[in-house]
Amino acid sequence: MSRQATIPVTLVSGFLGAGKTTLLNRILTSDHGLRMAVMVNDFGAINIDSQLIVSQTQTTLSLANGCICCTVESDLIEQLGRMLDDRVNRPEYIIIEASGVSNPSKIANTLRYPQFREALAIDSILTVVDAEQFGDLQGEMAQLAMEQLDVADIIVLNKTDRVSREQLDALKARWLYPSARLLECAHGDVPLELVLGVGRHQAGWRLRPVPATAGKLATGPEDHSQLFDTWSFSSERPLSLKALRAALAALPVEIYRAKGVCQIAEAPGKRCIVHVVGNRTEIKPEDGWEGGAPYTQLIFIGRRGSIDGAALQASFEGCLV
Ligand SMILES: Nc1nc2c(ncn2[C@@H]2O[C@H](COP(=O)(O)OP(=O)(O)OP(=O)(O)O)[C@@H](O)[C@H]2O)c(=O)[nH]1
Repeated sequence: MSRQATIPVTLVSGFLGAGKTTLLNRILTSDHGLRMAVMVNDFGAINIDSQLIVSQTQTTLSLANGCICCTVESDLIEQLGRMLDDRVNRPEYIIIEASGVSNPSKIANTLRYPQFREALAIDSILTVVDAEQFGDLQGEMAQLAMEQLDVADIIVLNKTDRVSREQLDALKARWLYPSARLLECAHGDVPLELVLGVGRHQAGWRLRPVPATAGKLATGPEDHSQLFDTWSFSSERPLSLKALRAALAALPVEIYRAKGVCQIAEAPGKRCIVHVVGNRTEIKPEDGWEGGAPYTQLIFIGRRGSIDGAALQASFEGCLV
């Protein structure tokens, strides 16, 4: 039997809301010419990311309800195994989008398990950074974001449209990653040839000197659900836009990320995409429900202990019309 080609894997990492799905969508809708498979990981119980992937030409697999590097690692192993055994649709390239709370080095370790060693090769660990919000992260959030940066082969410094040149330079001056390729962009707009099939991964990254700012970060929690809580809201009734905006604006600051799909009374027939990242909120109407019934599904991710489910339920139920 002929030996199957090794499949390159790009691991896309980056803190909550940095712009991973935006970058992934850009890659998937570009002219890459590859039979691509993507795996998206949602920390919350609902598969939101797979609903936010715009291109449907590739195989999209969703790993929800846990962090890909800890609680759903077994699902990752199972799905990869199945993908590799598929003689007909075996992908030529795999992109794994980790959840915003995942540690990419743990996923890289999984990809090095004996059953994958011949079949998969990490092309690069690509870490997306939110140029506007990265500097505001505190405590364990900052630690996790730095862990994701420490192991990057490529750093995509995203949302440059939201900061000045001086702010960008000040942010970069805090990092010491001479071997990582740094790409600056807005809306994930990076040249494809600089991020796919680049063979940037350095298996010896652990030997790199760890930056001084990351000195205390070596031992993270074993399971990221120790750091974060999630909560979700679903309804088949429409929401008032004004009330939704007010409810999102009133979220506790420790709820760092919210995202989802909403049915909004003022935008009948539109599927509205909602993003909250830190103090930024975006509600974007998109075309239609493709014949399906409209719905609302929102997930919220916050620091452990910051989510009062009953209060949020009352707040979002109060938005229903
Ligand atoms: N202004 C601006 N907004 C951006 C840019 N990139 C992404 N966004 C917005 O940032 C929000 C989060 O983007 P996503 O791509 O969903 O981020 P993510 O990293 O996949 O989020 P999680 O998977 O939840 O961690 C969305 O509202 C995007 O439209 C950018 O370069 N500039």
